[in-house]
Amino acid sequence: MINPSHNSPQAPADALAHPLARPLRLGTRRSPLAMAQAEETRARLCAAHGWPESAVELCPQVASGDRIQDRPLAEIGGKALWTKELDAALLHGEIDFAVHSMKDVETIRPAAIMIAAVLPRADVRDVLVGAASIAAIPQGAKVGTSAPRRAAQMLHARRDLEIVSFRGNVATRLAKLQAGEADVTLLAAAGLQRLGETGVGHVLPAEEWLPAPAQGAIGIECLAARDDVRALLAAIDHGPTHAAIRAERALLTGLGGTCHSPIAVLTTAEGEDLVLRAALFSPDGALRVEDTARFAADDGDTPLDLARRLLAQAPEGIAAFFHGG
Ligand SMILES: NCc1[nH]cc(CCC(=O)O)c1CC(=O)O
Repeated sequence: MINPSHNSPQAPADALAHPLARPLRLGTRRSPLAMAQAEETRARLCAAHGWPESAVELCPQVASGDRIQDRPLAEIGGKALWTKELDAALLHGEIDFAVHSMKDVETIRPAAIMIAAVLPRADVRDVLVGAASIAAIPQGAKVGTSAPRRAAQMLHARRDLEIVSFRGNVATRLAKLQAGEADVTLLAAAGLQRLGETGVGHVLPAEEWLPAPAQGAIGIECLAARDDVRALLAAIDHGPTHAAIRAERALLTGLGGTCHSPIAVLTTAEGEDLVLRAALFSPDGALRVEDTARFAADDGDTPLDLARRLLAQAPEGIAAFFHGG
C-alpha cells in the first residue's frame, strides 16, 4: 500500500486494488439482513483501504438455521446452525473472512477461528410491533417470538400474555404478524434499520427492556493464522464496540448461557469504564435476578465475576437454565 517510487510506471487500478492477487472472499448468510450486513462490511473495508468495491467478493452460503424454519432455534441445535457452514468455509479456505450478527455467534468457537473486527454498534434496542407499549398490549394477546429472552421478559412484565413460536427472517415474522398469527412481535431495531424498515413498531427503552448479548453488533471472523487478513480487518475494528462485545460474551461464557437461557444485558460506557447490567429470567418470566458491574474495558475478569454473582443469587428456577463457566 506504500507507493514504491516516483519513477515506477503507474500500475493499473486493479493491480493496486488489493494486496492479495485476487479479491478477498467475504462469507455471509443469504438472508436479506445478512446480505445488508455483508454490504456494509464491504463498504467500510473498501473505504478504509481506498479499494474499489471489486476488491471484496461476496460469497453467500445457505445456513442450516435458514433452511429449518418450522422449529425454535433452541430445539434444533442452537446458534451453531448460523455459523457451521461459514466456519467450514473458513477452515477449508473457501472464504477469507465471515460476517456475522454477533448476537447469533455462540460463545465457544473453533480454536482456529477468531473475531478479527467488530463494526460500530448500531441501535441495541428491541422494537415492539403491533402495540405502542408493553402496557398497551391487549389482555391475553398473543406474542410471536421464539427467543427465550423476549418470551421471559414479556411474561415477566405481563403474566396474562400468550407466547407463540415465531421463527423466520425479519420479513417472514412481519408477514406472520400481518396474517394474524400473533398480535404483537419483537424485533431488533438494528435489523429493521439495516433493512430500511425504519417506520416499523415502537422502540423499547433499553434501560427497561434490556437487549440480548451482542445485539446490534456485526462481527467479522477469520482464521487466527491469517495474519494478512487480520491486518486488513484491523482497519475497520471499532475498539469500544469490540470491548463491549468481549465483555458481554465473557459474561455469557461465565454463565454457561445457551440459546435456551433467558439473559438480557446492556453495556454502557462511563468515562473510560464499561458498565455491564445483566438480568437472568426463568423461561416462564416468573423469576428475575439482576446485577451490575463497572470495570475497565480491558478487564476480562469482572464479567466472569458478575456471572458468578448472578448465579449465586439465582433461584433454582433460573439456575437450571445456566450451567456456569
Ligand atoms: N435472531 C436473529 C437476529 N440476529 C440479529 C438480528 C438483528 C440484528 C442485530 O442484532 O445485530 C436478528 C433479528 C432480530 O432479532 O430481530
